[in-house]
Amino acid sequence: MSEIEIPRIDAQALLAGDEAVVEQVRVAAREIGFLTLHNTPIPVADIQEVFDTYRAFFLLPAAQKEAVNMARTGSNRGWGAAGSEQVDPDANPDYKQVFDSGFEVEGSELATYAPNLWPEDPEDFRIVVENYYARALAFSGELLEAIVGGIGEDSNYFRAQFEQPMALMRGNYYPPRPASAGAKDFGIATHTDYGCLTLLAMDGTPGLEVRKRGGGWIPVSAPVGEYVVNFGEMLEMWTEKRVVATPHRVIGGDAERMSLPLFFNPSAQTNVAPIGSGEVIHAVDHLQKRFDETYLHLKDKS
Ligand SMILES: O=C(O)CCC(=O)C(=O)O
Ligand SMILES: [Fe+2]
Repeated sequence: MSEIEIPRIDAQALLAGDEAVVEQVRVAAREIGFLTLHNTPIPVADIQEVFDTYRAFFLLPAAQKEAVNMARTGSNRGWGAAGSEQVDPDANPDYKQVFDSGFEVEGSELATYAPNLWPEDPEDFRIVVENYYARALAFSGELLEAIVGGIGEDSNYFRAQFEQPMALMRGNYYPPRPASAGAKDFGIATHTDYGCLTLLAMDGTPGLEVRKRGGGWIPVSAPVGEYVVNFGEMLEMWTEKRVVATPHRVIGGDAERMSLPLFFNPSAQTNVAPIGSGEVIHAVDHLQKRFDETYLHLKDKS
């Protein structure tokens, strides 16, 4: 059997509708669930600034990060300490730390649209993260439109389902793997992403592994300025597996590592059941269920 490789795609060519590139993406979406992107609209220096800003936050003393601890809220907004999320029930809670912010809808009662929490320190944290988030959100929308168009779906229909996207911007901080870590300890344990498309920036340090269909793992990495893109459970359902959500994990190693996923999820009331099936599965119900299953502060509530 030939070794599956994660395709490396020219983002501008994809957005321009280059036939050969769209075909490569179609195969990647159906058979692998992962691809990497270069030649993107977001400059390296800007992404580096975002990494530096999150890192400065993560390196603050825990007592300072406590002020924005998401466990104080019923939503995934703010700092998630090590051990605050368990993505695989057969593994221990992840040892990564996170910082989450997302799309806000004023007056909404949905936790997925809750107001963000911002730290006082670093001073420019909010502005840097919000600026990057706006660009990453726009880029994710263009990518998804090109990809669903590529698999023969109506891209205008899809676009209309993202008017109030339950988008979540996350900083992942992986300290060096703790000396006490055992076989059930991971930076992030094996999981599939919950939504549609994940636009994942990473700092160039290896660590991400993608599960192969036939068993085993493929390491995937990207320098700052390039992206890893993968697909989530909702898009897999919606497209009846013409786009697949592939399990992945980070065991972690001796080096500190960071990654910045933008989870691009549709508007709350979008029906993500298989197109034409007559079933109804609202995006918010799937997403909130998965959050409730994985965040320890939400599990405790139920
Ligand atoms: O850190 C990474 O490369 C992957 C992170 C990830 O899978 C996630 O946050 O869902
Ligand atoms: Fe993931």
